[in-house]
Amino acid sequence: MLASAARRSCRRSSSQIRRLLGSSAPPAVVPGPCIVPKRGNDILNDPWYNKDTAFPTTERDRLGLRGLLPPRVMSFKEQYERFINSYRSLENNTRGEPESMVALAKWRILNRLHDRNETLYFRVLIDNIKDFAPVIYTPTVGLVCENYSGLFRRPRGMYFSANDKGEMMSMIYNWPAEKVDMIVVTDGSRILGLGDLGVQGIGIPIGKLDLYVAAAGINPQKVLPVMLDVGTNNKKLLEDKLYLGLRQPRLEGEEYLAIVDEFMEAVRARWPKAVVQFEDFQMKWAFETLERYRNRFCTFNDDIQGTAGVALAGLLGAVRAQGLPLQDFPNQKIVVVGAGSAGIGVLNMAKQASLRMPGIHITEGHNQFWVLDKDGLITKAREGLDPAVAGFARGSGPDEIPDLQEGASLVEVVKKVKPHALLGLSGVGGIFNEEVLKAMKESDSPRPAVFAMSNPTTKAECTPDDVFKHVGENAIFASGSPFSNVALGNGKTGYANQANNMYLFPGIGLGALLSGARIISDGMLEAGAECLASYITDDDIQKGILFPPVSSIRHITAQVGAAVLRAAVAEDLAEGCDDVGPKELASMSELETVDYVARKMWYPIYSPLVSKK
Ligand SMILES: NC(=O)c1ccc[n+]([C@@H]2O[C@H](COP(=O)([O-])OP(=O)(O)OC[C@H]3O[C@@H](n4cnc5c(N)ncnc54)[C@H](O)[C@@H]3O)[C@@H](O)[C@H]2O)c1
Ligand SMILES: O=C(O)C[C@H](O)C(=O)O
Ligand SMILES: [Mg+2]
Repeated sequence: MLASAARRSCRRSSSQIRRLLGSSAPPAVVPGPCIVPKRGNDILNDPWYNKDTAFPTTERDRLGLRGLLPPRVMSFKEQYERFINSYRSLENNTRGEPESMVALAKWRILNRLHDRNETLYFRVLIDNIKDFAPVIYTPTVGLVCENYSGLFRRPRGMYFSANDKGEMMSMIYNWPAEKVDMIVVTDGSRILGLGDLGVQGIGIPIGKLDLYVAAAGINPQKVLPVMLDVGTNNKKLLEDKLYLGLRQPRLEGEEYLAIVDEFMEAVRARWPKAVVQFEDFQMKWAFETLERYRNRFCTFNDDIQGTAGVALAGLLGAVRAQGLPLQDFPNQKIVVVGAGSAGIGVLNMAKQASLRMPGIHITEGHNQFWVLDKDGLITKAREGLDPAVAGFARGSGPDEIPDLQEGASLVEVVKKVKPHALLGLSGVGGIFNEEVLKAMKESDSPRPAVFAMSNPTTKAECTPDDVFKHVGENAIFASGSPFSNVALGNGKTGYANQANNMYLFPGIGLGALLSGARIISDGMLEAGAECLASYITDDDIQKGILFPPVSSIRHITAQVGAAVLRAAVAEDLAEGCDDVGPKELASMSELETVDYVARKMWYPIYSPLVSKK
């Protein structure tokens, strides 16, 4: 399936879906009424229902709002323009100020709107996703997490701490929404490449769920960001007077797992069909929890599984850019720097892709990868070799070509291997230095690929400017956090692709949710990755464009979601969602599935409010 079938399924319906999802044109539906279980000020203080000055006079009468707002009724369009104008003046007024100060000011203005009026917030987010994703997601979300305790004004999401042991089953009923579809949970132990940020890591689930709403059209009333606070080993935070989390070292072993188990059971008790995404757990717990829950809950680990699909899509794009058929993938030499949750996830999925490549027979022992961690090249001679990486460890000694010793440095590996692709998931900013990149110039590929996937921007292994300067104009570049394209002269552009799991996780979650799948299988994840890999046209690939623009994220998410849903149906895992059962899902054509997924997406429009009180 890897090659043409997925390509067909993802591109065929593009124009129809674009019509459905085009950001400027809201769907031509009249929103149904929304029953509000409150009145008066309680409505104005609830961002789910609040319309600020846009409440029409009839609603002001019905809901007890008369006199609580200035008399002028503004239209949604006027409110929208007012917000965008104030955002743009903030941009103008802060020109030349320190980057982090400006980034936080932008985050604050968006966050205030999020706290006040979700409909308007998500509409501006959807329409301006390219500009706003870097504010609510990487890189600014990293800065927000680092400063979270000081920035804290209002809570968002739920916090389950080690002190709540035995209480979670009842605590979960404190959440005000009747139904939750999508949960993103972290324990804050590996926030982007910034390490253990304890309770402050809650910013990550919040940012990921903002993307679930904007990209996958999950109703914001049905998302839940969760922090599992089991302590922190970050000394600086433990000593910080403002720190808002538990001031104790992280729980370990069975004590730790008991907390996660209890949380998962509490979720199952209240929302048995919710999808749970694990995010930014340190490696040992990322793998352990994935194995522990993946066959019992509808869950996935985004850093291991979402990232793998995005990296694979990029690597397959790099094969196409060389004018080669995908069947050449097993011959590509790939150096992976970072053997953590993300690196190992990528290695496993890329190896499976090689083994499944149609028309090619390779054996389990095939190894096209060179993997480095903080101690250099990983070989079979490594003491205490981690079983997760053992299958990718190189031999050492005369049989190994090229001859590279245990712990060999990155530059030595690149010089000797001359890889087609160099992939960074190390969390170490600037590690692809001038010497490494100049060595990449001697790559055996006519289009050497350099993926600096670590986040946030400060942790990127290199910049696109460095790559096009030192590797050459024929290089292909992708990074986890956004960079600007590079003007190469003569009107040519060096494309700075964003290889971030945001191109997959919203579609994985959405497809799993709408299929009503019991679990998220490898087949469902592969279908999503193949859909992404096949999305870009050959013309774009030749230019060095590997991923769609962020502005089309809702479009690509509908396609990925449909591919995931169809895989769930094919594997007999789908149990259906709401009033659409598994038989009906199975009867849908590819195009009908994409249409169905697109139509299920929530879109921010003010609904007429009717009071229940
Ligand atoms: N672009 C994306 O979509 C995406 C997705 C997931 C993770 N990431 C990023 O990838 C990075 C790693 O994430 P992770 O979950 O794998 O972390 P991790 O802590 O599990 O793994 C980090 C790995 O990097 C290795 N490393 C550290 N210093 C090194 C050095 N000097 N040279 C070579 N290797 C070194 C470590 O030994 C370890 O194997 C983070 O910055 C994260 O933000 C990006
Ligand atoms: O959060 C991101 O931007 C991507 C990824 O999940 C990461 O941990 O870096
Ligand atoms: Mg992550």
